[in-house]
Amino acid sequence: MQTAPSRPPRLKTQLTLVFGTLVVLASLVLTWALGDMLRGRVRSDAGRTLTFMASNAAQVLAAGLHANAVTASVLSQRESIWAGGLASPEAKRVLEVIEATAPSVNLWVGLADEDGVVRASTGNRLLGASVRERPWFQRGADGLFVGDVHPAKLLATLLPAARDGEPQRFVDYAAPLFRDGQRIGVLGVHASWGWAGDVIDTVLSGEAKAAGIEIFIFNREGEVIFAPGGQSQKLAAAGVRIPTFDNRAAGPALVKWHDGGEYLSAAVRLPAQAQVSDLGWTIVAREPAGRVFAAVKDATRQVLLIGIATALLGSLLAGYAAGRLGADLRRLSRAARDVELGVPGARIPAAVSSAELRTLSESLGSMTQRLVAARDDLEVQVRQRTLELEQANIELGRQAQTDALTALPNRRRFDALLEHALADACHEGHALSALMVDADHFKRINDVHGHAVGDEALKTLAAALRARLRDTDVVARYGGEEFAVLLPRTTGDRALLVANQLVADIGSRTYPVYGALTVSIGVASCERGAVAPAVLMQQADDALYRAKAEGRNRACPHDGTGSSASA
Ligand SMILES: Nc1nc2c(ncn2[C@@H]2O[C@H](COP(=O)(O)OP(=O)(O)OP(=O)(O)O)[C@@H](O)[C@H]2O)c(=O)[nH]1
Repeated sequence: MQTAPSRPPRLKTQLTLVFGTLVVLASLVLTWALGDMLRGRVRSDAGRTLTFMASNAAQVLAAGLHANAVTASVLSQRESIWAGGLASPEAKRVLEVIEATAPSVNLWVGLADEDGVVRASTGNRLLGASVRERPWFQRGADGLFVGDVHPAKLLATLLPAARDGEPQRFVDYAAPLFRDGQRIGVLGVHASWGWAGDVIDTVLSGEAKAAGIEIFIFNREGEVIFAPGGQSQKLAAAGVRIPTFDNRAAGPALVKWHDGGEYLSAAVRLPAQAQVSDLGWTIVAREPAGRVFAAVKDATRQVLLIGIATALLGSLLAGYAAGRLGADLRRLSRAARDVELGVPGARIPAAVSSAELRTLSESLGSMTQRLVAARDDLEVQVRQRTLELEQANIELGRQAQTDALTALPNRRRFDALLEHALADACHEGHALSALMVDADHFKRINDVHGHAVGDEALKTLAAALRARLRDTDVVARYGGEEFAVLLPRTTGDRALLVANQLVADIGSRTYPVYGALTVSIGVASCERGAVAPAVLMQQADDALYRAKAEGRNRACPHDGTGSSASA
């Protein structure tokens, strides 16, 4: 079975879909491209900020380590201070000065003799205690020493917890003390590791903190030694190490941290100002990737929303334009159908949706008007030709039933009229009579005066017959010089009377050229049409034959009972 072809979608639907899809696709591409560009730019800016902060922190930390090391070194070499021994008031004052330079940092400053016994200290803490086994004492005896972060051992119970709540940890500075070129002991400074937190707190602006930026410090082995929020020792205990950068030299990178989060991270090596204070730290600043790219996300979402809104608006406008175009096209096709069907007054309307369609509609309009005018002309011509044809047919029909010479009905017409008259007579119960009229010795006229004169004689005879009879009587040329006459509502007697009058009238005239002309007439009648046409005419012909036989120029009835007369 053949299925009907599916109807294609409307122009308005097609344009709306195509336009909307295009704008949505364009918006997606634009959003992606813009997002990519913004991500790159934001990442670069944020990375620079992180690097800057990590560098700042690293420099301040390096400067602090160096400054403390230098202080310890310079003081240890001032033999005049230690000339009075380790427990002298002079030495004690120096310890207090060192503590006073940073009371919240330099928590313990002390002097140990060659045996490792503490001879003087701030707050007299550990006075008399042995520090022989402590690394700062052992390393400090050999020369200036800066010790990496470590938990408090002997001082753990003597000092309050750090400000962040964690147990105290120290960075140690130590240097040997000499008198007269002879080493007499070791100067030790235990600086609170809270110092690192203070440095980082200073480096990080409030804005940076609000943005979630944090700074971590990792030691030479990659172990965490400082983490924000008092998490340092907890993370260290958990074995947290510096996160893996794909390529640390390439600068800030998106890195996965121990907590599973992704952070934009920048790592800076501690820029040590002297070999002794180079503890090999790495300072890492990080910012959550979600926060770094939050603005990008917002911007791309806005662009996407604007794109979708534009697509909707564009689709609506495209739909409106296509609707106008479609309405014009529908009006044009309706008008074209009306023109095709010949609806009166149908014409192609002017399109309003676009200049091109208006030009098309105007061209179609003028073409249609010309076609309609041509069709109307053609129809007028066809009607005229048809009328002429009908008239020609009527004329042809008339000619087919008319005798050309006398303009009387011919025999064919007479036969039809006879049948009709007989039917009438039958229907109405009237009498009907027929005459058969024949020119006498007509051959002579032809022979003597020529055929043309004979024709004139026949026309004269026809006119005479027509002039003498009623309008309701029928006069026809029956053939040659013979004429047939029908007299409706006429009895045989009356018909014989009329025939005699005709014989007398025609025979009494004098005609030009041929002089005299007579006729013989046979008369036949019937009552109520009770006879066949051929029979009636045969009877008239028989009567004519008798009139000829009886001497011509007379009328004879068929049954012979009527009087036969001669003019
Ligand atoms: N000029 C002319 N002659 C015709 C026409 N029709 C018939 N005739 C002539 O009529 C003549 C008839 O001659 P006939 O039949 O001998 O009859 P008639 O001479 O009239 O003699 P009767 O009838 O016996 O009195 C012929 O010469 C025909 O040629 C016609 O249309 N024009």
